[in-house]
Amino acid sequence: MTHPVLTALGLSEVESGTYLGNGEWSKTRDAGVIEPVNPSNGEVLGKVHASSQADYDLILERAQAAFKVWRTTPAPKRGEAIRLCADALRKHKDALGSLVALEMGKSKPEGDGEVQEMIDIGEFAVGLSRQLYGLTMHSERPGHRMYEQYQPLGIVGIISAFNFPVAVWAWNSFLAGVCGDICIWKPSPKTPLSAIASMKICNEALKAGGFPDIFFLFNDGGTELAQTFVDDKRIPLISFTGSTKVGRMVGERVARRMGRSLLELGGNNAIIVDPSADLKLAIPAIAFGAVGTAGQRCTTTRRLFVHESIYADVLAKLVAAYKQVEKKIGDPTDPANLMGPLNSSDAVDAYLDAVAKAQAAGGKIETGGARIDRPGNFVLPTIVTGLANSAEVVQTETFAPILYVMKYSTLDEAIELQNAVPQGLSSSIFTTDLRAAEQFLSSAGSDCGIANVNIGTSGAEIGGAFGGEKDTGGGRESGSDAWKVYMRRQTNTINYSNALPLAQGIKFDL
Ligand SMILES: NC(=O)c1ccc[n+]([C@@H]2O[C@H](COP(=O)([O-])OP(=O)(O)OC[C@H]3O[C@@H](n4cnc5c(N)ncnc54)[C@H](O)[C@@H]3O)[C@@H](O)[C@H]2O)c1
Repeated sequence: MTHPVLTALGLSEVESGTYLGNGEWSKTRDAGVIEPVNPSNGEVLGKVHASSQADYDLILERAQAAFKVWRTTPAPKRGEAIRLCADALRKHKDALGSLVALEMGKSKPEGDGEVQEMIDIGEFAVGLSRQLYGLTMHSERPGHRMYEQYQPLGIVGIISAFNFPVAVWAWNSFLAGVCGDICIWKPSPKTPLSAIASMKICNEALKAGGFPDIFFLFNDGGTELAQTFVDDKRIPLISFTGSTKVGRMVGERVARRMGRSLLELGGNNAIIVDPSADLKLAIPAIAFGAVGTAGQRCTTTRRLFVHESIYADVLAKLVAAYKQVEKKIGDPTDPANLMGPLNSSDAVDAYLDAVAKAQAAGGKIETGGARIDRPGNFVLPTIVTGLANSAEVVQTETFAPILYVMKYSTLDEAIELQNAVPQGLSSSIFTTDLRAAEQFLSSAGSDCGIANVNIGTSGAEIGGAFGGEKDTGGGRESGSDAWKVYMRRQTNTINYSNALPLAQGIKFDL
């Protein structure tokens, strides 16, 4: 029987994973079947027919043709198209939020929150469509005008991770859409239904508004088509969200063909709690950051540095908070639950492996450390103490709710430790000491793309540019001027004089 959450979104148990444009979903039935599983009980939620090479070729052909039209559509009109998508998402927020919770395993409020992020970035994009500003410069030559402008880039390829199955697409495609680009999306094989539902909602809204196709979708049964996508010279930008391991390969391959890549990869985020911290703020922020989405956010808090003078108190309070969370682990579609399952049984294995490695390295499990004996991929949120920041398991991003708590003596030491990991995504300090806050935010402070004071590491607003340094990949997406990556930058000089002065006063007598 089709799950009621699918029915509410007009999806059936068997779906095509390929949107070809022109209102057509592919009829390909021989390129493999993807079977997304409900992580709460192991049941198969539906069947998605994977895309073939022929589907891919047709999408590329249609996307190239679509770009020729879309790039000449005025940007504010493109903004109107995205406004319709955001409106349609608002209408379907509850149902799509439930599907995200069902298929990915995050809690219902987090699923709804993810759809809200799509709506928010849609609204941001509408405003942006009238603000794709270039600069005007003063030319050194008389009778000349010089300026720069941003032009549509072309086709944007979006490869997304399972943990944000819909928002990451919107962050990219809504900005790219107002920038005049055409987007092709390859979602995670773990969450194809959320992708299909988002695509249907937005494409129907575009069609009803009289707009052409600007969003295409394909689903890859393995990784063959995804690699073809990465290597395709017709795609000037690949926006990749996922693990550092795959992202490194994607970045290298795109660079080899002189393409542009936007990489949003793994994090190993830390919070510093200094002696002046307001623990009423710090404890819930740490617990939410470490346990929210069952530790499956790129911005999840994985390391905690606590000043030695308050270490015992903070640890006791945190363990108590975790015991509260333990009472609210369960079906993520039930809004009463704070924590759902891990997304796959592989993730449970990785969690158990990390717990075993932590113990083998001398770590103490303060709470958690085991899977929960019930159907689905449920595990206990875990706190580990007694390990050095340099321990291999602490240096590694295990995509699960494991928090390593460590002591420090001086702020210099804490900042150095927080920066001493390969990744550089998100970071925070809890302090009421102005000097400590400013030191943390200074050029000698946190080396991450996101650095916060008195809020946790997870849960970014769409208004700021999102992304991280080092092994996190260096990309920025979402707000601020992240839109520039989706455009081609051009410097223009116009000579309106009747002379031809050369730059730097050079003479070329003919
Ligand atoms: N920095 C961020 O913004 C951000 C956001 C969300 C997730 N993440 C990271 O994503 C990871 C979790 O997601 P995941 O398990 O889905 O990651 P993953 O790297 O396993 O998969 C990500 C995507 O890459 C695709 N893929 C796999 N092999 C490929 C190949 N050879 N060529 C092209 N594409 C390929 C997958 O099908 C999927 O769509 C974590 O490391 C997390 O930190 C980062």
